[in-house]
Amino acid sequence: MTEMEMEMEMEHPRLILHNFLTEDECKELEFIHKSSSTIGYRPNVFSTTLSHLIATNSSHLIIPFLPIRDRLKEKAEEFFGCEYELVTEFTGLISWSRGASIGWHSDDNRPYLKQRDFTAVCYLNSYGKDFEGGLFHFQDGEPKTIAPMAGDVVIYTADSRNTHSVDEVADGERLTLTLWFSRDSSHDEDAKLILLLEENLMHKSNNVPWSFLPLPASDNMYWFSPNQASNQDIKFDIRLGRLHALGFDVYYSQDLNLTTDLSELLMEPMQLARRDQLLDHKFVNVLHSLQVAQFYFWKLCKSQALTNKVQCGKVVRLSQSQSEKIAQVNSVFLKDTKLVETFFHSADQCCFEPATFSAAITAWEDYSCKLHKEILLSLPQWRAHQAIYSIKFDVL
Ligand SMILES: O=C(O)CCC(=O)C(=O)O
Ligand SMILES: [Fe+2]
Repeated sequence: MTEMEMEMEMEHPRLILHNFLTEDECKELEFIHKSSSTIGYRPNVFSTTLSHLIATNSSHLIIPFLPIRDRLKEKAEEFFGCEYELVTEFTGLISWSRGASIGWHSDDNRPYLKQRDFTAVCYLNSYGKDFEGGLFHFQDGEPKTIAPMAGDVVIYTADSRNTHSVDEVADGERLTLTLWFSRDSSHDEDAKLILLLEENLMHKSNNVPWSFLPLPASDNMYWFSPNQASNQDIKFDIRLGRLHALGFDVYYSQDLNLTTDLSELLMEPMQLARRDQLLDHKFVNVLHSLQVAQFYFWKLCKSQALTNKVQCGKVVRLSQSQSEKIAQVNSVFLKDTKLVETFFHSADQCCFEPATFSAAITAWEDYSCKLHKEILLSLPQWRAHQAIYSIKFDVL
């Protein structure tokens, strides 16, 4: 490195790593986001935080984040020559849909954000393939522009040496795993997460079956109002929106005319329908069906391996009155399906197969159960780490 390059690096301390995450890691985090995200903190942005996963009875979905978080923290400590261990202030999946952007800023630019020392942004999907627009720019120094590519990571100081912006997303959904690290141990997100985890996991007996079934958050966290919609009254539920993008409708067997508050429906058991067919499986709520549907398109839709092991999933033809009920639910929760499709692009749906889908229900249970055991086992380690950590810092 020339002296000049060294100086540049000091002025704008930043690190770009290509293929830091594997394709599998990116796809797993994408599955979690597309089945668990809520309305984000900025217009046309969706987010999945670790505390939200715990609050919706999906704490097991934290497991895939943990090794990645450790690897990123280690990279940041090493690159920036940190003398003491950093803490993670925030970990979350963030997606930007059409219309989302951010102007020049540094990530510590508010009095309540001063604890942020370093930022790590991992790109989970790719510019030009999964979305258009959304290029990242540094105001000064090199590189000037970064075109997000799945697996790449950019790590930089959160101060004004790394002022940056992101162009407006023109199409598709741009997905990142974003973390902030702090030198100040009082801002460790783990301390909060442990308390939440203990509340959610320890008060539940380990023997409770189905303890990984999702529990939806409040409706307003899923009720999306597109920023640039011509009609501001058009809102849609992102859970039904994402199911729609995968080719599914939602069917409730109860008499909808007797249900006064339709929003309560989304907490109720339901079934999925596809075109003129009703799938026989009963899900505990719409979030459960979304997790299974996303799991199917993540893992199984292209594999035939499991189909012979299970009974065929049953489907029946929708009756006239069942189709009408589906239309009624859509008119409340989706409204303008064309608008929904501009935010959530359709997945490759040509491979849908009812038998494989019913295998996905079992495979989803196995996956969730395995992660649930892992999160229970990991809790003592988290606690031990916190304990050592607080002693170390009290001594200093
Ligand atoms: O997603 C990115 O590339 C950066 C996002 C950003 O600047 C932020 O969240 O502060
Ligand atoms: Fe930023």
